[in-house]
Amino acid sequence: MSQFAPEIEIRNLNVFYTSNKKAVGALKDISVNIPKNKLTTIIGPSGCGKTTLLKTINRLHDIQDDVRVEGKIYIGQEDIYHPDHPVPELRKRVGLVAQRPYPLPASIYNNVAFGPRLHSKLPKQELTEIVETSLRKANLWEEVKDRLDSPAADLSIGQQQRLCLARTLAVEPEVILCDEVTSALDPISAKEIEDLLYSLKENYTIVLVSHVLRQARRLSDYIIFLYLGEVIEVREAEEFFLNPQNEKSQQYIQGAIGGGDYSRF
Ligand SMILES: Nc1ncnc2c1ncn2[C@@H]1O[C@H](COP(=O)(O)OP(=O)(O)OP(=O)(O)O)[C@@H](O)[C@H]1O
Repeated sequence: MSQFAPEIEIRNLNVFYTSNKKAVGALKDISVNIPKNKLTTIIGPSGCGKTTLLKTINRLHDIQDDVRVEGKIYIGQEDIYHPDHPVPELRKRVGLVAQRPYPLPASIYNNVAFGPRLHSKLPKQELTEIVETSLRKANLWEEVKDRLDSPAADLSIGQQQRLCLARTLAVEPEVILCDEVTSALDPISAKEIEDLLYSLKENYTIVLVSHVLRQARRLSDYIIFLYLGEVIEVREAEEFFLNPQNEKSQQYIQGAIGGGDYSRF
Protein backbone atom coordinates (compact mmCIF):
# COMPACT_ATOMS: atom_id res chain seq x y z
CA MET A 1 0.00 0.00 0.00
CA SER A 2 3.05 2.23 0.09
CA GLN A 3 2.21 3.96 -3.22
CA PHE A 4 -0.72 5.75 -1.54
CA ALA A 5 -0.67 8.54 1.00
CA PRO A 6 -1.91 6.70 4.07
CA GLU A 7 -4.85 8.07 6.00
CA ILE A 8 -4.18 5.73 8.89
CA GLU A 9 -0.71 4.58 9.94
CA ILE A 10 -0.50 1.83 12.50
CA ARG A 11 2.93 1.31 14.04
CA ASN A 12 4.09 -1.51 16.30
CA LEU A 13 0.64 -2.01 17.73
CA ASN A 14 0.21 -4.60 20.49
CA VAL A 15 -3.07 -5.23 22.30
CA PHE A 16 -3.41 -7.33 25.44
CA TYR A 17 -6.56 -8.50 27.19
CA THR A 18 -6.32 -9.33 30.89
CA SER A 19 -7.97 -12.62 31.63
CA ASN A 20 -7.68 -14.25 35.10
CA LYS A 21 -5.10 -11.56 36.01
CA LYS A 22 -2.92 -12.66 33.06
CA ALA A 23 -2.28 -10.42 30.05
CA VAL A 24 -2.91 -12.31 26.81
CA GLY A 25 -1.73 -10.81 23.50
CA ALA A 26 -4.51 -10.39 20.93
CA LEU A 27 -2.53 -8.30 18.40
CA LYS A 28 1.20 -8.68 17.92
CA ASP A 29 3.40 -5.94 16.57
CA ILE A 30 1.02 -4.74 13.85
CA SER A 31 2.42 -2.15 11.43
CA VAL A 32 0.25 -1.32 8.48
CA ASN A 33 -0.86 1.67 6.37
CA ILE A 34 -4.48 2.18 5.37
CA PRO A 35 -5.02 4.40 2.32
CA LYS A 36 -7.29 7.41 2.12
CA ASN A 37 -10.67 7.18 0.40
CA LYS A 38 -10.38 3.48 -0.30
CA LEU A 39 -12.11 0.50 1.21
CA THR A 40 -9.83 -1.80 3.15
CA THR A 41 -11.14 -5.07 4.58
CA ILE A 42 -9.64 -6.91 7.51
CA ILE A 43 -10.15 -10.64 7.08
CA GLY A 44 -8.96 -13.75 8.88
CA PRO A 45 -10.15 -16.75 10.87
CA SER A 46 -12.39 -16.36 13.89
CA GLY A 47 -10.52 -14.98 16.91
CA CYS A 48 -7.54 -13.67 14.89
CA GLY A 49 -8.06 -10.09 16.16
CA LYS A 50 -10.10 -8.37 13.43
CA THR A 51 -12.53 -6.58 15.77
CA THR A 52 -9.74 -5.80 18.23
CA LEU A 53 -7.78 -4.08 15.46
CA LEU A 54 -10.82 -2.15 14.22
CA LYS A 55 -11.59 -0.88 17.73
CA THR A 56 -8.06 0.50 18.19
CA ILE A 57 -8.69 2.93 15.31
CA ASN A 58 -11.17 4.99 17.31
CA ARG A 59 -9.88 4.07 20.78
CA LEU A 60 -12.95 2.06 21.67
CA HIS A 61 -10.82 -0.02 24.04
CA ASP A 62 -10.49 3.06 26.27
CA ILE A 63 -13.79 2.14 27.91
CA GLN A 64 -12.57 -1.36 28.84
CA ASP A 65 -10.35 -1.75 31.92
CA ASP A 66 -9.05 -5.15 30.88
CA VAL A 67 -7.35 -3.99 27.68
CA ARG A 68 -3.84 -2.58 27.21
CA VAL A 69 -2.91 -0.93 23.92
CA GLU A 70 0.75 -0.25 23.05
CA GLY A 71 2.15 1.36 19.91
CA LYS A 72 1.10 4.27 17.75
CA ILE A 73 -1.76 5.04 15.40
CA TYR A 74 -1.67 8.18 13.28
CA ILE A 75 -4.75 9.46 11.47
CA GLY A 76 -3.93 12.23 9.04
CA GLN A 77 -0.53 12.37 10.83
CA GLU A 78 -2.09 13.01 14.26
CA ASP A 79 -1.05 10.64 17.00
CA ILE A 80 -4.46 9.49 18.26
CA TYR A 81 -3.05 7.73 21.33
CA HIS A 82 -1.22 10.84 22.52
CA PRO A 83 -2.53 11.55 26.04
CA ASP A 84 -3.61 15.04 24.94
CA HIS A 85 -5.51 13.84 21.88
CA PRO A 86 -9.19 14.75 22.35
CA VAL A 87 -11.22 11.52 22.18
CA PRO A 88 -14.60 13.19 21.38
CA GLU A 89 -12.93 14.86 18.38
CA LEU A 90 -11.50 11.49 17.33
CA ARG A 91 -14.93 9.83 17.52
CA LYS A 92 -16.27 12.59 15.25
CA ARG A 93 -13.53 11.94 12.71
CA VAL A 94 -13.76 8.17 12.97
CA GLY A 95 -17.29 6.77 13.00
CA LEU A 96 -18.20 3.17 13.78
CA VAL A 97 -21.09 1.10 12.46
CA ALA A 98 -21.60 -2.03 14.55
CA GLN A 99 -22.61 -5.56 13.66
CA ARG A 100 -26.19 -5.05 14.84
CA PRO A 101 -28.04 -1.76 14.44
CA TYR A 102 -28.47 0.03 17.75
CA PRO A 103 -30.74 3.01 17.05
CA LEU A 104 -31.29 5.38 19.96
CA PRO A 105 -34.75 5.12 21.57
CA ALA A 106 -35.80 8.26 19.70
CA SER A 107 -37.34 9.36 16.41
CA ILE A 108 -35.69 8.82 13.05
CA TYR A 109 -34.94 12.56 12.90
CA ASN A 110 -33.43 12.68 16.37
CA ASN A 111 -31.27 9.66 15.73
CA VAL A 112 -29.55 11.42 12.83
CA ALA A 113 -29.52 14.83 14.55
CA PHE A 114 -27.95 13.40 17.72
CA GLY A 115 -24.29 13.64 16.64
CA PRO A 116 -24.41 17.11 15.03
CA ARG A 117 -26.25 18.46 18.14
CA LEU A 118 -23.55 16.99 20.35
CA HIS A 119 -20.73 18.70 18.50
CA SER A 120 -22.24 22.13 17.79
CA LYS A 121 -25.30 24.28 18.37
CA LEU A 122 -26.96 24.54 14.98
CA PRO A 123 -30.06 26.42 13.83
CA LYS A 124 -33.02 24.08 13.21
CA GLN A 125 -32.97 24.70 9.44
CA GLU A 126 -29.32 23.69 9.17
CA LEU A 127 -29.86 20.61 11.32
CA THR A 128 -32.80 19.54 9.17
CA GLU A 129 -30.64 19.87 6.06
CA ILE A 130 -27.95 17.68 7.66
CA VAL A 131 -30.59 15.08 8.56
CA GLU A 132 -31.93 15.01 5.01
CA THR A 133 -28.48 14.90 3.37
CA SER A 134 -27.33 12.10 5.67
CA LEU A 135 -30.47 10.05 5.08
CA ARG A 136 -30.06 10.55 1.33
CA LYS A 137 -26.41 9.42 1.48
CA ALA A 138 -27.54 6.32 3.38
CA ASN A 139 -30.20 5.71 0.73
CA LEU A 140 -33.01 5.88 3.30
CA TRP A 141 -34.59 9.29 2.63
CA GLU A 142 -37.30 8.15 0.23
CA GLU A 143 -38.44 5.46 2.66
CA VAL A 144 -38.67 7.71 5.74
CA LYS A 145 -39.17 11.30 4.57
CA ASP A 146 -42.87 11.27 5.55
CA ARG A 147 -42.32 9.77 9.00
CA LEU A 148 -39.23 11.44 10.41
CA ASP A 149 -40.93 11.74 13.81
CA SER A 150 -41.70 8.01 14.05
CA PRO A 151 -39.64 5.91 16.44
CA ALA A 152 -36.50 4.49 14.82
CA ALA A 153 -37.38 1.15 16.39
CA ASP A 154 -40.33 0.88 13.95
CA LEU A 155 -37.93 0.51 11.01
CA SER A 156 -36.91 -2.90 9.67
CA ILE A 157 -33.48 -4.19 10.74
CA GLY A 158 -32.03 -3.36 7.33
CA GLN A 159 -33.46 0.18 7.49
CA GLN A 160 -32.14 0.53 11.05
CA GLN A 161 -28.65 -0.37 9.84
CA ARG A 162 -28.90 2.31 7.11
CA LEU A 163 -30.12 4.73 9.79
CA CYS A 164 -27.03 3.93 11.86
CA LEU A 165 -24.93 4.66 8.80
CA ALA A 166 -26.80 7.97 8.32
CA ARG A 167 -26.13 8.79 12.00
CA THR A 168 -22.42 8.16 11.45
CA LEU A 169 -22.37 10.24 8.24
CA ALA A 170 -24.17 13.16 9.90
CA VAL A 171 -21.03 14.27 11.77
CA GLU A 172 -18.98 14.20 8.55
CA PRO A 173 -16.35 11.65 9.54
CA GLU A 174 -13.18 11.05 7.54
CA VAL A 175 -13.04 7.37 8.43
CA ILE A 176 -15.91 4.87 8.75
CA LEU A 177 -15.24 1.64 10.62
CA CYS A 178 -17.68 -1.20 9.86
CA ASP A 179 -17.69 -4.35 11.96
CA GLU A 180 -19.44 -7.22 10.16
CA VAL A 181 -22.20 -4.72 9.31
CA THR A 182 -24.22 -7.08 7.14
CA SER A 183 -24.06 -10.22 9.27
CA ALA A 184 -27.39 -9.60 11.05
CA LEU A 185 -29.24 -8.71 7.83
CA ASP A 186 -31.25 -10.61 5.24
CA PRO A 187 -29.56 -10.94 1.81
CA ILE A 188 -31.45 -8.00 0.23
CA SER A 189 -30.68 -5.62 3.11
CA ALA A 190 -27.09 -6.85 3.14
CA LYS A 191 -26.78 -6.07 -0.57
CA GLU A 192 -28.18 -2.56 0.04
CA ILE A 193 -25.53 -1.90 2.68
CA GLU A 194 -22.80 -3.34 0.45
CA ASP A 195 -23.89 -1.08 -2.45
CA LEU A 196 -23.87 1.89 -0.12
CA LEU A 197 -20.37 1.19 1.16
CA TYR A 198 -19.21 0.75 -2.41
CA SER A 199 -20.58 4.17 -3.35
CA LEU A 200 -19.26 5.88 -0.21
CA LYS A 201 -15.69 4.70 -0.57
CA GLU A 202 -14.77 7.47 -2.99
CA ASN A 203 -15.27 10.06 -0.30
CA TYR A 204 -14.47 8.22 2.91
CA THR A 205 -11.74 5.97 4.18
CA ILE A 206 -13.67 2.81 4.99
CA VAL A 207 -12.27 -0.02 7.09
CA LEU A 208 -14.43 -3.11 7.11
CA VAL A 209 -14.22 -6.31 9.11
CA SER A 210 -15.78 -9.18 7.22
CA HIS A 211 -15.69 -12.94 7.21
CA VAL A 212 -17.67 -13.09 3.95
CA LEU A 213 -15.00 -13.51 1.30
CA ARG A 214 -17.36 -12.76 -1.58
CA GLN A 215 -18.18 -9.43 0.08
CA ALA A 216 -14.52 -8.66 0.78
CA ARG A 217 -13.62 -9.39 -2.82
CA ARG A 218 -16.47 -7.38 -4.30
CA LEU A 219 -16.04 -4.28 -2.18
CA SER A 220 -12.40 -3.98 -1.22
CA ASP A 221 -9.53 -2.08 -2.69
CA TYR A 222 -7.16 -3.62 -0.15
CA ILE A 223 -7.08 -6.63 2.10
CA ILE A 224 -5.37 -7.01 5.45
CA PHE A 225 -5.15 -10.70 6.30
CA LEU A 226 -4.69 -11.44 10.00
CA TYR A 227 -3.80 -14.77 11.53
CA LEU A 228 -3.39 -15.39 15.26
CA GLY A 229 -3.06 -11.67 15.96
CA GLU A 230 -0.42 -10.98 13.30
CA VAL A 231 -0.60 -9.33 9.89
CA ILE A 232 0.23 -12.05 7.39
CA GLU A 233 -0.45 -10.26 4.11
CA VAL A 234 -1.52 -6.78 2.97
CA ARG A 235 -2.29 -6.42 -0.72
CA GLU A 236 -4.58 -5.04 -3.35
CA ALA A 237 -7.77 -7.08 -3.09
CA GLU A 238 -7.87 -8.58 -6.57
CA GLU A 239 -4.21 -9.62 -6.34
CA PHE A 240 -4.77 -11.07 -2.90
CA PHE A 241 -7.63 -13.26 -4.05
CA LEU A 242 -6.08 -14.28 -7.38
CA ASN A 243 -2.55 -14.78 -6.22
CA PRO A 244 -2.10 -14.85 -2.44
CA GLN A 245 1.57 -14.84 -1.54
CA ASN A 246 1.48 -16.44 1.86
CA GLU A 247 0.67 -20.08 2.48
CA LYS A 248 -1.72 -19.17 5.31
CA SER A 249 -3.60 -16.73 3.02
CA GLN A 250 -3.92 -19.48 0.40
CA GLN A 251 -5.26 -21.89 2.99
CA TYR A 252 -7.76 -19.32 4.25
CA ILE A 253 -9.05 -18.52 0.77
CA GLN A 254 -9.37 -22.22 0.00
CA GLY A 255 -11.31 -22.80 3.21
CA ALA A 256 -8.64 -24.95 4.81
CA ILE A 257 -8.48 -22.73 7.90
CA GLY A 258 -11.71 -21.72 9.52
CA GLY A 259 -13.88 -18.72 10.00
CA GLY A 260 -14.59 -17.56 6.46
CA ASP A 261 -17.97 -17.71 4.80
CA TYR A 262 -17.23 -19.16 1.39
CA SER A 263 -20.80 -19.32 0.15
CA ARG A 264 -21.29 -17.48 -3.13
CA PHE A 265 -17.51 -16.86 -3.28
N1 LIG B 1 -12.80 -8.67 26.30
C1 LIG B 1 -11.95 -9.68 26.06
N2 LIG B 1 -11.30 -10.30 27.07
C2 LIG B 1 -10.44 -11.30 26.83
N3 LIG B 1 -10.11 -11.73 25.59
C3 LIG B 1 -10.72 -11.14 24.55
C4 LIG B 1 -11.67 -10.10 24.72
N4 LIG B 1 -12.12 -9.69 23.50
C5 LIG B 1 -11.47 -10.48 22.60
N5 LIG B 1 -10.63 -11.34 23.23
C6 LIG B 1 -9.76 -12.34 22.60
O1 LIG B 1 -8.91 -11.65 21.68
C7 LIG B 1 -8.74 -12.43 20.49
C8 LIG B 1 -9.18 -11.61 19.28
O2 LIG B 1 -10.60 -11.38 19.36
P1 LIG B 1 -11.41 -10.56 18.24
O3 LIG B 1 -12.81 -10.47 18.69
O4 LIG B 1 -10.67 -9.34 17.94
O5 LIG B 1 -11.28 -11.58 17.01
P2 LIG B 1 -12.07 -11.59 15.62
O6 LIG B 1 -11.07 -11.93 14.58
O7 LIG B 1 -12.83 -10.33 15.46
O8 LIG B 1 -13.05 -12.82 15.86
P3 LIG B 1 -14.49 -13.18 15.20
O9 LIG B 1 -14.28 -13.31 13.72
O10 LIG B 1 -14.82 -14.51 15.84
O11 LIG B 1 -15.44 -12.09 15.58
C9 LIG B 1 -9.55 -13.71 20.68
O12 LIG B 1 -8.69 -14.72 21.16
C10 LIG B 1 -10.55 -13.33 21.75
O13 LIG B 1 -10.92 -14.44 22.52
